[in-house]
Amino acid sequence: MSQPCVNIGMVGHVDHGKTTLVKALSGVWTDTHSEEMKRGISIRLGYADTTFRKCPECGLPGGYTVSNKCDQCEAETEEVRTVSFVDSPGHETLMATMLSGAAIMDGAILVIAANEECPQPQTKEHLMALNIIGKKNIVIVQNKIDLVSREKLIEHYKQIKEFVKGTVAENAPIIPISAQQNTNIDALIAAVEDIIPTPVYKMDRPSQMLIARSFDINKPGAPIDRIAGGVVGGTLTEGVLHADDELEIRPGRKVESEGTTKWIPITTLVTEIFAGRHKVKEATPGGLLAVGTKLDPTLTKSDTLTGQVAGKPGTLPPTHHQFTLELHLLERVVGVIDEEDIGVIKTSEPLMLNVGTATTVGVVSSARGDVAEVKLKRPVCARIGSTVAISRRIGARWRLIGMGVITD
Ligand SMILES: Nc1nc2c(ncn2[C@@H]2O[C@H](COP(=O)(O)OP(=O)(O)OP(=O)(O)O)[C@@H](O)[C@H]2O)c(=O)[nH]1
Repeated sequence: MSQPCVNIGMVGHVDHGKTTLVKALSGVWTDTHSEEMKRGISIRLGYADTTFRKCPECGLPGGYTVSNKCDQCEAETEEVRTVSFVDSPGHETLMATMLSGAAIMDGAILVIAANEECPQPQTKEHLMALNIIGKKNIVIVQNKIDLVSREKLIEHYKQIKEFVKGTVAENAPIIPISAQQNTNIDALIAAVEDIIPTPVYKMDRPSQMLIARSFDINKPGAPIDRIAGGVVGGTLTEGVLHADDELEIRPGRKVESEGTTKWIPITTLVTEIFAGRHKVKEATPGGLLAVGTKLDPTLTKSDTLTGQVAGKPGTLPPTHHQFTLELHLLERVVGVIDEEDIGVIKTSEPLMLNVGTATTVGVVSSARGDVAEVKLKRPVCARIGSTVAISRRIGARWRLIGMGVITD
């Protein structure tokens, strides 16, 4: 398997079949944590890689597959490209996790179950999240077609068309599939090849990686099991990372001393890099990496470093303890039955903010029209001009209410 070159998100309402579809495409069942297995839902982000292949003999889309032999004529297939999947949880309480995953998606497959009315609340909320953070390359799948009649399927297709009108997915292809029965997976791969290209990366810049997971060693769910120090997992957004590079991680480590809290950047050495299930000497952007470091594993265990940024020392974006946001709010709350008006952001209001893979809570210190200043409970490392997804606490849940751009 080559190094993955693109991250494809699986998004959509709970139980609509995202993890089953990742399994159909990659052979990997990403729900491996005991709590996920017990409850039957995804809780964390899941990752899996696969290589899309094509039959040199058969016409498209029939020629696309993930196996070495063509499903139709049994000819040897040729490699097209290796991709990484980022499997989001669909449960309404896990939007922060979905948003953190969305930051590293180059495009997404919106999974909609054909045996339920469309849209379901998180079908809407996940599409809105992609809309807000500017992810435009979307393929829609109408899953579980084995459970509905042809007439119902056509009716459901019309519901999807109506729902996506005016959104970023208005012209997205809609592919009917059964992830469980492996039906029409070739047509889905053809659509992904058409709609989600490999991005053009800036390889000549210093390396920069968004951390989406971190582990100590040999834990269930870790993508690898042979690395000696702490492991960070995520995606390189630019530059090239080498197996013996120095690495800086920001904001870094929280240190309390004499009643004050400081965040100190961490520096370490890269010891090993795994990409596409292989150990590699250097990694380029796109796809998901697991990076072994010389860090004490207690610093990386249980996703402690998720949301931080790693890269060449001295080149990372600034750490913000507060920032000014130019606001772009939605009109109404999505993802709930009663879609109340959002109105304005008020001083002293707490907000959940997703910046890259980081999730933090901030309190609004001043708000005037389309501008808000926010003090963060936990700092974030981000460039001026970065996009921030903004959620407000409504009832017991954080609900997406819009986006902001960091201006200061
Ligand atoms: N009949 C049928 N069942 C399916 C299909 N795809 C998924 N399922 C079933 O739907 C249920 C939920 O599937 P998952 O893949 O866990 O759904 P999910 O969207 O990943 O769920 P969350 O990650 O928790 O949001 C499981 O029982 C699957 O076996 C399909 O194409 N046909």
